[in-house]
Amino acid sequence: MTTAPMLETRRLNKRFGGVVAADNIDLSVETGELRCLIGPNGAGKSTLFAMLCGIQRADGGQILLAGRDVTHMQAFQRVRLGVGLTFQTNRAFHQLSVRENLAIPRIPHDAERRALGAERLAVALETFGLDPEDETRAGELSHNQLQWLEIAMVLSGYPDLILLDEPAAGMAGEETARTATLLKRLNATGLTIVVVEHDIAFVKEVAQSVTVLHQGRVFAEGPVEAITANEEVRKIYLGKA
Ligand SMILES: Nc1ncnc2c1ncn2[C@@H]1O[C@H](COP(=O)(O)OP(=O)(O)OP(=O)(O)O)[C@@H](O)[C@H]1O
Repeated sequence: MTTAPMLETRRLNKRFGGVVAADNIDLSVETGELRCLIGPNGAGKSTLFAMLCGIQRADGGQILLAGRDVTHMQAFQRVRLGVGLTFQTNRAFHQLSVRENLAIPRIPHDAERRALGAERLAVALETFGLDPEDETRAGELSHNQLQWLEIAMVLSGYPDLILLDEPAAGMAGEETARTATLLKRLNATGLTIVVVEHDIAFVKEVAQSVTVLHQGRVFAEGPVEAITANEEVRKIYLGKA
């Protein structure tokens, strides 16, 4: 028996007026993969991400999570099924403390799942130097710390899959490196990770496999080394294809 991919899209479509933002996108991410979605400006990354999260409705096609059709489910229903989401805007509740923000999600009944989730959260807190008992209000944190808190919050929901939108946006070198380290450490625990990313250096650092979007389509897909060496991919980044 073959296992269904952790995340799959089938002929996913989205239009905005005359613009085809997603053109029959077929995507398949296996359990335990760390996949980066890249592409030049306007390629359709944000649109695809928003459809995967359940924020944007697809015009056609399907989204499956571990074989289950979630196309018509809302974001919160997908979160309940084990998807951890981050958005470009920080979601931490600024009036609450770090400790209170991390205590929001529900704790799963399943002991094995709980233990693995707790381990992943501990790895994140350690990598980021966040204290789960910290009473500092989130609104007082620095940009980096707030972004890290948000990733920790996602993990505190015990997800099987996390979808991250530019997790290192606005970070300097050392913080970006820490974020990359975390993604690799989390992935080593078996967590499936899908990252939308602009920063090719970051992609080279973390990804195993990369999907390149261009004009709403899957333009290229494969191991990170092959994709970053691909002449056609380089051209679309330079606006020549
Ligand atoms: N709400 C919207 N209304 C109209 N057009 C939209 C909307 N959202 C996206 N588009 C268009 O759909 C296409 C894909 O946009 P999208 O933002 O998904 O690309 P992207 O790869 O995320 O780009 P960027 O890297 O610049 O964020 C673009 O042509 C964009 O102008």
